[in-house]
Amino acid sequence: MLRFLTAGESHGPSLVTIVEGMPAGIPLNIEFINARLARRQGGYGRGERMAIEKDEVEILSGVRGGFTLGSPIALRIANRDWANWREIMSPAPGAKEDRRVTRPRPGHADLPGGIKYAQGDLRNVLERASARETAARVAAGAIAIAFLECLGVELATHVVRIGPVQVKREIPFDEALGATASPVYCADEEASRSMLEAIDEAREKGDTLGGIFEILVRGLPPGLGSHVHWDRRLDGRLAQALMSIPAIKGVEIGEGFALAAKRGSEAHDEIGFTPGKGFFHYSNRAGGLEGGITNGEILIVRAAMKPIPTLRQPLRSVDWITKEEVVAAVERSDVCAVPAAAVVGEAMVAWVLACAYLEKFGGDHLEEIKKRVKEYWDYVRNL
Ligand SMILES: Cc1cc2nc3c(=O)[nH]c(=O)nc-3n(C[C@H](O)[C@H](O)[C@H](O)COP(=O)(O)O)c2cc1C
Ligand SMILES: C=C(O[C@@H]1CC(C(=O)O)=C[C@@H](OP(=O)(O)O)[C@H]1O)C(=O)O
Repeated sequence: MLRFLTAGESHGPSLVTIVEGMPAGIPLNIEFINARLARRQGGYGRGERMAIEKDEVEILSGVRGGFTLGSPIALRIANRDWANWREIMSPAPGAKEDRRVTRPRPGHADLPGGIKYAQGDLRNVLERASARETAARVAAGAIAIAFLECLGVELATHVVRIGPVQVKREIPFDEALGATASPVYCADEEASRSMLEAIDEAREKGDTLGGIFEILVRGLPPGLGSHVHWDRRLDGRLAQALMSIPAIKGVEIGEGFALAAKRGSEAHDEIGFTPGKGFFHYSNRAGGLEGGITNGEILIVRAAMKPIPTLRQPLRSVDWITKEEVVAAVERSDVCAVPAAAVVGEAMVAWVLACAYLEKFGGDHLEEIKKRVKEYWDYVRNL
C-alpha cells in the first residue's frame, strides 16, 4: 500500500513528509522535486511569506544514487520564517500570553479547531490548518509524478477561473501544458491578463479571490479504479484528495455540474472501435471516468477554491476569551492562491493515480511494473 504522512506547523522549524510503499528503481533527483515546490510558491497574488521562503527539499532516506530504494522516503522542507518565530513557536513551556490569537477568522479552522481541541490560543490550530502543509504534499506528489512519467502518463494543470474572470474556451492538453508560462498559470493569454487585473483590484480593496483549476491526465489505460465498492471508485478518491486541500470547496469530473442541466442524449460519450487501437469515445464529457473506472480517455478534473479567508478589511467575529464582538484577526496573507492550489491539486491527483496503478499492477521494482503495464496495454489495444 502506498501512503504518505506529513508533519509540521506553518511557523515551526520544518515540514516533514514520509512516503511509504513507493517501488524501487524510480529515477528521482532533488531538482525534480524542487521545481514543483518553486511552482507552488509562485503564481500571481501570493503574499509576503513567499518572499521569505525558498522551498527546497532535503532527502533523508529512501533514495540512493538517483533512484528510489523501495524503503520509506523521508523528506524535509525547512521553514525559513522559523527564525522569526522561534520564541513564539518554541516547544518549551511558557506560553506567550500577550501574543495569543483570540479573534477567530471566519472561513478558517480557528473557531471550530479551538472548540474541538480546547485551545486557549487559536494559533495552536491555525499553525497546522495553514496551507503551508501543502508544500509537503507537493514533495510527495513529485515522487508520484516521477513514477507516473515512467509509465507514460503526463499531467497538465492550468487555471480556468480567477474570481469573475473565466476562460471562455476549452483548452486542449498540449496548450494546457504551456500554462506555467503565465503568471497565473492560465493558458489563455487574454483571460490571463484579465485575471492579473482582477487580483490587483482585489488587493487594492483589501479583498481576496478564489477560482477554479483544471487537471488533465493523458496516457492512462482503461481499468484504473473499480466500480465494485464505494471506496474503490476512482472518481470518489480523486474528489476526496482534492477536497482535502485547504479552501477547495468543489470538485468536478468531466462536465460535472453542467451535465445536470443536459438531456441524456447530449450528456454521454458514444463508443467507437479501431482495430489494433481498441475502444474509444467520440467525445469526453465524462472526463475519462465511467463507473469509477478510467475509460482510456483523458482524465479531466476541476476544483473550485473559495476566496482566501484572511481579509485586510476583516469580517465580524467574537473574541474567543472575552466573548466581545470584534473584527477578525488580520495575519499577513495571500490575495489569491489559485495558481498555487493548482500545483497542489496536481500533486494530489498524481498521488491517487500512483496508488491506483500499484493496486492494479502491484510490483516492487519499476521494471516489474512497467512490464505488467505494457502487457496490459497490449491486451487493451488488441481486444
Ligand atoms: C496554496 C494555498 C495558500 C493559501 N494561503 C492562504 C493565506 O495566505 N491566507 C489565508 O487566510 N488562507 C490561505 N489559504 C486558505 C486556508 O488555508 C483555508 O481556507 C483554511 O485552512 C480553511 O480551510 P477550508 O477553507 O478548507 O475550510 C490558502 C490555501 C492554499 C491551498
Ligand atoms: C506559507 C504558505 O502559505 C500560507 C498559507 C496560509 C493559510 O492560512 O493557509 C497563510 C499564510 O501564512 P503566513 O501567515 O505565514 O503568511 C500563507 O503564506 C505556503 O503556501 O507555503
